[in-house]
Amino acid sequence: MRILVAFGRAYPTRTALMLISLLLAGFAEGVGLTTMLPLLSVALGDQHHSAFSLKIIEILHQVGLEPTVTTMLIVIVFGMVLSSVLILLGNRQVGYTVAHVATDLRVDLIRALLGSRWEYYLRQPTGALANAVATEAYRASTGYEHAANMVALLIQAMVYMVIALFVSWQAAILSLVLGFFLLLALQRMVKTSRHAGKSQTRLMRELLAHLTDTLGSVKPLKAMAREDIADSLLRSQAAELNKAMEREVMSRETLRALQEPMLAILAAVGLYVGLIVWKLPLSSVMILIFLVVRVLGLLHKTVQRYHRMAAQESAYWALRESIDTAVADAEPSGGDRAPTLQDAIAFEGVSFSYGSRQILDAINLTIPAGTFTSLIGSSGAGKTTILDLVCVLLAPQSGSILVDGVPIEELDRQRWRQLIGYVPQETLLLHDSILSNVTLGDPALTAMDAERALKQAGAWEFVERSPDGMQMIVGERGGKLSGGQRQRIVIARALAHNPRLLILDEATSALDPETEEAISQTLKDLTPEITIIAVSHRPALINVANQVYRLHDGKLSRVESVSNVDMSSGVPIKPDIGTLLS
Ligand SMILES: Nc1ncnc2c1ncn2[C@@H]1O[C@H](COP(=O)(O)OP(=O)(O)OP(=O)(O)O)[C@@H](O)[C@H]1O
Repeated sequence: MRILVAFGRAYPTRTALMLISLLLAGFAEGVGLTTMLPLLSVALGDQHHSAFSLKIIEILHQVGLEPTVTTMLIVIVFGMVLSSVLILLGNRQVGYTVAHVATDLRVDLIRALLGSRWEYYLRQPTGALANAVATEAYRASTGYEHAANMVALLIQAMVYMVIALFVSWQAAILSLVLGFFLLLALQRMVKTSRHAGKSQTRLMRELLAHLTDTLGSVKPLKAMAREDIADSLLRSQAAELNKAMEREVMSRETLRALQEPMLAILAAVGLYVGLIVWKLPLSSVMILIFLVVRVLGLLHKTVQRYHRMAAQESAYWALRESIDTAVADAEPSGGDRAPTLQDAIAFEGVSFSYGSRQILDAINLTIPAGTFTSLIGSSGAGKTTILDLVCVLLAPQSGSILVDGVPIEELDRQRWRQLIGYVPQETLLLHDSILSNVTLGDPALTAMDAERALKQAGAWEFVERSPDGMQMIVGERGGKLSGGQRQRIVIARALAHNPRLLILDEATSALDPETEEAISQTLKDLTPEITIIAVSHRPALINVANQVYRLHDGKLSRVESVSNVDMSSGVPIKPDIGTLLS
């Protein structure tokens, strides 16, 4: 029930509309052919009119119509059409609300994640997020639908109970007592479903997180014939999930199967007690049984909805928790100063640690605007960390980073990042065209921008050779392209929006020396219009640099001459060459 309260608070109007629609549809469903056909008896001259028939005759007289067979048939057809329209409108309202709620949950989660701190985001398994967006949002919204249906059915049951009270107080009391025992007896099944639902939510997250990781590294797995390990793990997770689903299906179907026999037994017992024990006339007993069966039927449906809500509800709470924790770990809002990059980016005594592990120890670094700066250092030294600090993805524990003399945290963060073109170590392409991979769907970027960027990145030659040109689909993760081609497309992506600062993190590692040299030169030619910071172990990007810095043991030092430096570690081969300036 908490789920309905939560949604009711978030969507008061929609929830009220949904409940009204469900009630209207529920009562319209009650107006079946069996309810309408007795009207025909009016036309056929039956003298024993029910109150309902008399009302209809009165209305017909008021509008100047005689209750003939034709008129009554028209009334019956009209009544049926009206009830169908009400059911359609009611169900449409429910469907729209459920779809709307699922979409809102998805958007909320995506927004919360994209707005969270970088370190928080890194801790989230991608598969679990994909699962949350795809299945949990859907399950949560159907949980809401079941909860609303449950309330609507309960209201209907109560309305029939009140009618029963007026027609026969014995029927009302009997319904109440039997209904209470019915709910008590079925409580156990609801518990099973709730547990099974919770297990499903957890297992589905684990399975999808694992599946995403496996699919992301299928090539090495296949190449090393290790896919069977991944396969058996996935199969055992899928089998566990299956068991949880079976448990839920079993209790759901048992509940459904119980309905008819249970109502039949009640009718039989009612008939026996009414006719034999109480010796009531058959007509009174029939009314009594009709009301009791109707109320209990509705109560049973209420339990069925409750049961299904219990199975789905856990998805909502899991999703809510993901959204709330991401919101709690939101990126602190930046300042409001307009960013420029005309002078320099300066690190002044910057220290940074991941937990207790110090990566940068009071480093000083000046990157003059319009220059090409290379960072070298052994693997794990902290080069990417420096780039992340420039992008304000991380914040230093001490020291300051200034952009044109302004502390970086005082800059309007979005606008600062819009000035950056970033090429990460991993070249992840979308399963889409080259054009979309370069523009990332940004409507402000044209095919001309993409072409210019592809030329700057040295990618135009192979794009032009392809029969589909920029419309060529690159395959899953760019699988139809070579590693070097993928890298050039990612460089083009970083250049498409004309950044003021280009950040390259091992951006040319997959290129052959000749292509790398050519691209390094083209990139160098982009200065002084743009500022470039490149992390690299490769000679080409270092040779074109105006300044080279080496990171070692958390300290940063300037390398005066790079000719005798071991490029992989940044360590000078001869101590006298490559004088290090701090
Ligand atoms: N999110 C993180 N949480 C904890 N430790 C991290 C995190 N990211 C990186 N590290 C650690 O910080 C150190 C510096 O990482 P960084 O990625 O900056 O190194 P790098 O010099 O760029 O290495 P490489 O050349 O191999 O890419 C590494 O030892 C790494 O294990």
